[in-house]
Amino acid sequence: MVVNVKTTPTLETTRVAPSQAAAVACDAPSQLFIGGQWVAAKGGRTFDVIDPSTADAIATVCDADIPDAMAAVEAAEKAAAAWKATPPRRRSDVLMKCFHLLLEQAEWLARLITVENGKALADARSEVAYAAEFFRWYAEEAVRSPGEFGPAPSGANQIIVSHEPIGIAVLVTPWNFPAAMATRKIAPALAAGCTCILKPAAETPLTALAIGELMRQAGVPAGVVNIVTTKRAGPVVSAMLHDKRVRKLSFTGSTGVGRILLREAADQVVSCSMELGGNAPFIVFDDADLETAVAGAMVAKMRNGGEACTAANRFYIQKRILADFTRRFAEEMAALKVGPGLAADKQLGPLITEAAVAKVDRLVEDAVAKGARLVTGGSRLSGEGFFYLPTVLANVSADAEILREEIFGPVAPIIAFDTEDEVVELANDTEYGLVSYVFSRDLKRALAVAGRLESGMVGINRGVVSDAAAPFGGMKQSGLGREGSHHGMLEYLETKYIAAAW
Ligand SMILES: NC(=O)C1=CN([C@@H]2O[C@H](COP(=O)(O)OP(=O)(O)OC[C@H]3O[C@@H](n4cnc5c(N)ncnc54)[C@H](OP(=O)(O)O)[C@@H]3O)[C@@H](O)[C@H]2O)C=CC1
Ligand SMILES: O=C(O)CCCC(=O)O
Repeated sequence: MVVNVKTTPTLETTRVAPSQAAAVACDAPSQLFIGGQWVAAKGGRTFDVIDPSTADAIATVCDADIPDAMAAVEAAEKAAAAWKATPPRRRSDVLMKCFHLLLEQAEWLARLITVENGKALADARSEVAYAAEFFRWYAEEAVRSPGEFGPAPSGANQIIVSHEPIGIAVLVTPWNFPAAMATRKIAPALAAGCTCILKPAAETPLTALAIGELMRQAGVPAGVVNIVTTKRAGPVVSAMLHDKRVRKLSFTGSTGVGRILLREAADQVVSCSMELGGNAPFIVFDDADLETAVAGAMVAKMRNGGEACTAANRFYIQKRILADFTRRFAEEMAALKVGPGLAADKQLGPLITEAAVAKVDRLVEDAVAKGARLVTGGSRLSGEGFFYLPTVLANVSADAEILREEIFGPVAPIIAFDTEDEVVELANDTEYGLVSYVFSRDLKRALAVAGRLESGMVGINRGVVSDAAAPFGGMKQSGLGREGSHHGMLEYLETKYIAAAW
């Protein structure tokens, strides 16, 4: 039933010159950004940034410890009153300037993302456009803080509801979208009138620092945005969350670390927004347009090389179209050009680390050991860098770990199904609930299924849902709160109710 597509590793040994990656990286700042100044870590320590396509060190950045984090909180506190009092229109203008500056520097930023994250340049360019969009959206949102006014039912008073900035926000971001995850948090925080401290992932600090510099050039006042790079995420973030001046945590990353941070935040009852892991089902009914479904599958799986919490993790295909879908999808996967992200013709770069490759490999081996059939791919590439071949697995058995764990790599497990009830039950059988994808020409059915899926987002006949104008977030253990759209700004606002009589 399933057609085997011959797999030939497509990595060409021509690596991008190491000096080329280092040259891109050396234009980025490398110090901590605190109180509007670039400063060294108080302890004088630094750490290396690695190019995942070669495993070479391409830059060195400052390694902050708790005293540096406290200095950042101090700077955010000093700037807080003035930023809160800054008219929304002015805040909006500054954010719009950030949008334009990001776009002016788009090509350099994209290359910087590629050299420290590894993703193909086309993915990096899309990320920069996506990242910039958060500045534009929240520049427009900054001037639309909502309020309410009306009589209490008793007639004794008026009910006035307004919003005010929640306070200093600590923003912890992952390496997979080093620009977009930073701007998706910084932009609404600033639009709401909050000051913040960004703690980017240790794998990808350069992009965050570069965005800090662009924000400085755009006129963001000193202390409104602070950036602390560190190899000691645990103690550094914990110290900030135990400082009474910090009132907000926004985190994107694994569910495991999310749980730790929820516990840390509990001590000072810090408000938490959590964007955690996913295990997205990708459902194709047999009335779907096959071309649309395969194109959707390529995007849902391979956007960002599969390193996205939104990545399709389980492909449920209705039996009548199983063979066709698998063949066409596997052919497209096998045709992807794998290699260093900076190389112009490459569509799939390396994974982020050796550990990530080992995890993907373990999941594939476990699935095959439990009876899955390798349709294409199924191995890492020998040689330098953290490359894994685009992989399709058919007949994946229900007990395979790959159906339970977030893959975070270019691997697509396929499972057949018969009925709508069966596939809804399978799709919901996970502790995650971030996003689901449904393909069918019958919109009534697709909407009904979307309503039954336990996920915060559903793509219908579409393999990507991410949009600065839409509320991004999950149900169950995929997270708390929403980012993007006007919902995202509410995460940085306190609601104040005044009972007023006169
Ligand atoms: N939902 C999502 O978007 C993401 C999900 N993941 C999932 O997580 C897996 C592992 O990736 P990984 O990079 O380890 O993700 P993590 O959740 O460990 O990292 C995300 C961020 O949290 C920071 N962090 C890690 N531990 C702590 C801590 N104890 N206290 C405070 N901050 C902390 C990291 O800093 P540092 O880099 O210094 O460790 C990074 O800035 C992936 O394979 C994927 O499945 C990963 C990234 C994003
Ligand atoms: O994968 C993630 O870390 C979340 C961001 C993905 C997106 O916004 O599309």
